[in-house]
Amino acid sequence: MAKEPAAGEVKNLSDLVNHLELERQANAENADGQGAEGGADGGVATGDEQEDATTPGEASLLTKKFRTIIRKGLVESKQDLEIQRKDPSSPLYSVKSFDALRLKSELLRGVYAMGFNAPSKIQETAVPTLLANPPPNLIAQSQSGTGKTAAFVLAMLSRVDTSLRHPQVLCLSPTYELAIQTGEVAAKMAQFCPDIRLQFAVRGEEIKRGDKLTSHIIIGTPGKILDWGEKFRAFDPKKIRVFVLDEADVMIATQGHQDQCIRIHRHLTKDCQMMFFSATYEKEVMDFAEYIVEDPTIIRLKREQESLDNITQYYVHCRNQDDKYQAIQNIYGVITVGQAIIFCHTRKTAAWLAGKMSKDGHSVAVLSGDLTVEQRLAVLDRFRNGMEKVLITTNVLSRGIDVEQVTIVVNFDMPMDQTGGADCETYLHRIGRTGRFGKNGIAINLIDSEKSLNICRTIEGHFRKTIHLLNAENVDEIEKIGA
Ligand SMILES: Nc1ncnc2c1ncn2[C@@H]1O[C@H](COP(=O)(O)OP(=O)(O)OP(=O)(O)O)[C@@H](O)[C@H]1O
Repeated sequence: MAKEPAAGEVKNLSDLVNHLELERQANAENADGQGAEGGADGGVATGDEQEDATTPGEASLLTKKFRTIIRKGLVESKQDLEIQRKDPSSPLYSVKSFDALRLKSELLRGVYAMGFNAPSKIQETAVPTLLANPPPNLIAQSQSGTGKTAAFVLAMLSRVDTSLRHPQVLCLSPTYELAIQTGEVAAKMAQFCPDIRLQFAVRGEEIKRGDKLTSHIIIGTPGKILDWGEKFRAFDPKKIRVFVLDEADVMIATQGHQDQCIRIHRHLTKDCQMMFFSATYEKEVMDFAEYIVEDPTIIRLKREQESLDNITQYYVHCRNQDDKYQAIQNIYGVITVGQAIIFCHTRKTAAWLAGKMSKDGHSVAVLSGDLTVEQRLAVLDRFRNGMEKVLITTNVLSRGIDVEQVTIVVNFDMPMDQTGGADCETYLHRIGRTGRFGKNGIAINLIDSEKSLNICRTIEGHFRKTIHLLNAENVDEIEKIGA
């Protein structure tokens, strides 16, 4: 793994906000008109270099209006802003096709070549916002599987000026796999833009001291990007025009990532465009994001519970672990399962389950934290290509990973937080591995104790979505879920 910087003495987000506020005040006293702290020399990219990819016309008008609405929402209530695509009074109402997003023609070709016909809500709202000038900062939230990756990738690619031969975009992902997945999406979208150059900054990618990167976009994990920027000085952070945080909530809430992201952020100039994307934001995390992102536009599409609309959730009463296994067997015996992901609490359970399922003739892969990142990627690739039908994993996989054909997610063990209570956010991310992009999905929770039943009930209450009881010994009942 990439090295983590010294974490410092900051313990939590509120401490950190206070800490940064003090720093900011100190800097304001010292630095007169120098921009953000942290860098010795100015070197701020000027607006002269602005590429021509953006669309001042419709997009910026739209955005202005849109931003005003958001501001109002924030000032008046500080509550979530819901954007209703169906609401004719919404300034976003008229944007219906990718053509209307006024992307460069090469990018448009890339989008269509990927089989995308129409943008999703997050795409049609975020892309025009991100392409406006001057580039606004954005904090965006939209449910799992709704196409956030394409939204920020399109914006990243649009912002690149290929006449310049240095990194202009940093895209940070929490894990190796996600960085690779994002890079793959970017490469596909940019397939008709041969001049745009992408580079991964992940484990396994090595550079030498003195190397200067010439790629336009760097996609990687925070530790590696920080290393390349701070230690190797392989790129000039002052020339970065776009900074993307994917899975922004985990980046902010996880201590190691948070420290690294903040350190990278500090080296950037004030006019670097910030793009934060996530499916979920706890309030504290959102407060923090709003704090570090100057003057952000905030898009929140739908509330969490609605993201479960196309996923039918069940729970099955089981007596013990063997009984849970039997429930899975029964389900497989009755309905045709495309591909499934099964989440276990520990590696040990994952290995046990994999052994049993393999013995019973299932093609099973296991993805857990003890594999090297390369091995994990290989497992995922095989699963994506349909070589295995069942992927058994722990929480390592709950976020972001996109396998279109997953029809069932099974919680062999319910997601728990550190105190043993329900981890609703992880639940949402886990079951969001199915039901991607409007497809239907099924989530099955195997319950073998009072404690796991309580977790299930808490999750049901939290999302206000019924989790139906399923009798896994009743063939008729099982048949119905497959319908
Ligand atoms: N406009 C579109 N038309 C059709 N399919 C799309 C479109 N946009 C994205 N997709 C597909 O939808 C799936 C989900 O997209 P993506 O992984 O970007 O979702 P996400 O919002 O980032 O999810 P998560 O929060 O889980 O990371 C992908 O398979 C992607 O190829």
